[in-house]
Amino acid sequence: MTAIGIYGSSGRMGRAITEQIDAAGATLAGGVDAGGDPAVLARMSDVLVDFSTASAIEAHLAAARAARTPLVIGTTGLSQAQHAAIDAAATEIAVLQTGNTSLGVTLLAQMVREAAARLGTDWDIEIVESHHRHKVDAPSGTAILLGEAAAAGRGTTLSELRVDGRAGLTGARTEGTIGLSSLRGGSIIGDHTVLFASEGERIELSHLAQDRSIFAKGAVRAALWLAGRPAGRYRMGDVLGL
Ligand SMILES: NC(=O)C1=CN([C@@H]2O[C@H](COP(=O)(O)OP(=O)(O)OC[C@H]3O[C@@H](n4cnc5c(N)ncnc54)[C@H](OP(=O)(O)O)[C@@H]3O)[C@@H](O)[C@H]2O)C=CC1
Ligand SMILES: O=C(O)C1=N[C@H](C(=O)O)C[C@H](O)C1
Repeated sequence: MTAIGIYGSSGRMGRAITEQIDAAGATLAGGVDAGGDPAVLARMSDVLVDFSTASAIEAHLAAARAARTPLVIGTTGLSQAQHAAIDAAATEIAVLQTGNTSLGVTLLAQMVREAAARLGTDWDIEIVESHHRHKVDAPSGTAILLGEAAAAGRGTTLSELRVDGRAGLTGARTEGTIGLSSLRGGSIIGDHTVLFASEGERIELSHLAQDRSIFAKGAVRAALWLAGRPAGRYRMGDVLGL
């Protein structure tokens, strides 16, 4: 049986993942939280999942690399430097990083890419995400993932088109940009809408998470898929064949 280790094991996602491990036919190697030893866990695990905090990513990558243990990263709020560290680690171990492990969002990203490719730049793209009051990063990893899918559909990158929030005298909207807006409140698990708006009509593609188990099931599925894979950087679409 595949032994899965969890970085961030006592958090909301860590607990949800622990609940899914038996049903998936895997075992729990162990878990660590702030102050724990990531290196020991990496040596005890066949594969690791990280749902902790962005500031811990470098330490978790180093531990996984030293133990040569594949790593699924679900933690969001990652900087460009942290993405570069993931790329570097992926030359030695298998790493799957995604802002959302659910089947629904992975499929939605494909649909967004297709829609953005087919609709001209006179169709404005705006992404709105809502999350619970405890979330510490914005915009969400999923909103960024969906923005990247939309930008890819238009043959470019999100960094070229991205507009984060709006306030004050912003001027009229610049054609072709992709707006990202965030709401925070209560216990919302995670809602995302990608709005395509043109003169006289609009399309809204939405995903509403009703239970954290959708992310947890996807994370365990990704971990079982990643265990034993060769070094490289993988996406959730690779796991689901999308
Ligand atoms: N990709 C996806 O599908 C999803 C991603 N996420 C992301 O997962 C992350 C965690 O979310 P959530 O579970 O809600 O957050 P929580 O705050 O509930 O849990 C975070 C956990 O990480 C632990 N932690 C903090 N620092 C470290 C460290 N240095 N090493 C190891 N563990 C540490 C915390 O421990 P302590 O309490 O001791 O500080 C806590 O147990 C977020 O970035 C979130 O956006 C969430 C849902 C789905
Ligand atoms: O912090 C959360 O809760 C979630 N984070 C992920 C994100 O940033 O997109 C995924 C999901 O929406 C829940």
